[in-house]
Amino acid sequence: MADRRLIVIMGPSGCGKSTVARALSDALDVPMLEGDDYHPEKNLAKMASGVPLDDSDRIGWIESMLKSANYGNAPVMVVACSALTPFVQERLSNAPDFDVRFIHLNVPREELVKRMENREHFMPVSLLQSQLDTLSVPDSALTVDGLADVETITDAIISQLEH
Ligand SMILES: Nc1ncnc2c1ncn2[C@@H]1O[C@H](COP(=O)(O)OP(=O)(O)O)[C@@H](O)[C@H]1O
Ligand SMILES: O=C(O)[C@H](O)[C@@H](O)[C@H](O)[C@H](O)COP(=O)(O)O
Repeated sequence: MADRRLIVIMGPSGCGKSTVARALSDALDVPMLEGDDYHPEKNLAKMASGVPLDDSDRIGWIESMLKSANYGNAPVMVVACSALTPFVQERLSNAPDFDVRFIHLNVPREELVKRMENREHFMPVSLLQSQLDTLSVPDSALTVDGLADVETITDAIISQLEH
């Protein structure tokens, strides 16, 4: 088993990845990587224009995020990354040196719409359905109720990770 741990907070747009990853990294006092920061300009433009990414668009994004994860030596890191497809999940899981745990935030569609409508972000609400259609939750993922408040979600993740 690898000696470094990557905790990947996954799920569709608006499920709370960035918010929960930040809270978890604060609670654990470990670094956080924001997946959105690693998209090449062409991915951002594609999503902003209402066209979903495919796995060929995701390769460079994931590689660049993993490069950043590799750069530091933190034993534990939290990553906010949609990780919708088996391709992305496998790439993350196969990252040398890392033991990867997927945490899936489960939030109903109506709430996702509300959250997306109430934030400033490059991801248009029109792409939500494609996100939901594309999402494949790995069997190994820990699914938590993303409707709970952030502190409750964070506590639930920490207690499950300890098992
Ligand atoms: N547990 C929660 N309860 C209520 N609102 C939340 C919760 N988590 C996130 N939000 C809000 O929902 C919106 C989307 O959250 P965000 O973290 O950006 O999601 P994602 O990174 O998955 O797209 C933000 O406005 C955020 O403040
Ligand atoms: O929180 C979000 O709105 C999304 O997670 C977004 O920030 C993410 O970068 C894209 O979802 C990546 O594209 P895919 O999810 O299609 O891989």
